[in-house]
Amino acid sequence: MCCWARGGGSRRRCCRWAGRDVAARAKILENFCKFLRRNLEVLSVEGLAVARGGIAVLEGVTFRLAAGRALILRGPNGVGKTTLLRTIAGLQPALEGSVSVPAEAMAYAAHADGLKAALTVEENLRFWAAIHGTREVEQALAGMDLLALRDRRAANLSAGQKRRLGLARLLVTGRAVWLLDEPTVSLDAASVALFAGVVRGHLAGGGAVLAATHIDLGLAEAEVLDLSPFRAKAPAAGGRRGDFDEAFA
Ligand SMILES: Nc1ncnc2c1ncn2[C@@H]1O[C@H](COP(=O)(O)OP(=O)(O)OP(=O)(O)O)[C@@H](O)[C@H]1O
Repeated sequence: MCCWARGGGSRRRCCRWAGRDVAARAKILENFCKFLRRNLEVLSVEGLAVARGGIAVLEGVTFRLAAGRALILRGPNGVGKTTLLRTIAGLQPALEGSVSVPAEAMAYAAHADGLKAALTVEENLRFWAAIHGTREVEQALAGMDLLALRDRRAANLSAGQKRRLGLARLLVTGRAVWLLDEPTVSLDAASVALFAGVVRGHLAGGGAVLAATHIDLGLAEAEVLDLSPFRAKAPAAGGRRGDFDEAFA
């Protein structure tokens, strides 16, 4: 497979490739594509400083996220996890630094479920699918175990069911980079495991996930970034209450 890239062993490698059956070659190519996807950077955050309510909370935040990878943001209450996600999502301006991801590549699941109470479960998903120009509603219903609830109004769902619907929304966005703020709040153990499977499917498809959470998402393969070392040193000095501040709490 790499015969054009390597001089000495090229003939032997070509023979190995030629000697494989179609299924084995397909597997090699699949693994190679996975390798490429996993090393493709989808989100880059460089020297980011963020503020909330006019007060600087984090500074110098720098990380990269490749396709197929999940990164968990950790840190004590109030350290700035939500503020960082909001800034990356473009809901508020950064004090300094840069975020290199197009807005249309991101889907943000905030604390609020963002549901339309008067619409049914299925209508909620169809609404969002229409906004994003996708047709993945059945897959999203099945993915978050909502098929039996499809005709129930969102107002009449339990807290955990609402959260499952809020997370199913991610599946109809067709967007690659999921920004998740405490995604598994209100979920029981079975639903947490279900969501972990959904996330793994998204990663396997070349997506990426950035999640702030105190709860174990069941994603042992995820990397972790502790935000404590990035606390702003002079919190009172930075920032200014902006128009965006609480527009999308
Ligand atoms: N509406 C607001 N106005 C002013 N300050 C706020 C507002 N919301 C949050 N803050 C402050 O901003 C800082 C960062 O809050 P943020 O919600 O980003 O923290 P967090 O790490 O997500 O916390 P948690 O783990 O409790 O969810 C905190 O000190 C908080 O008190």
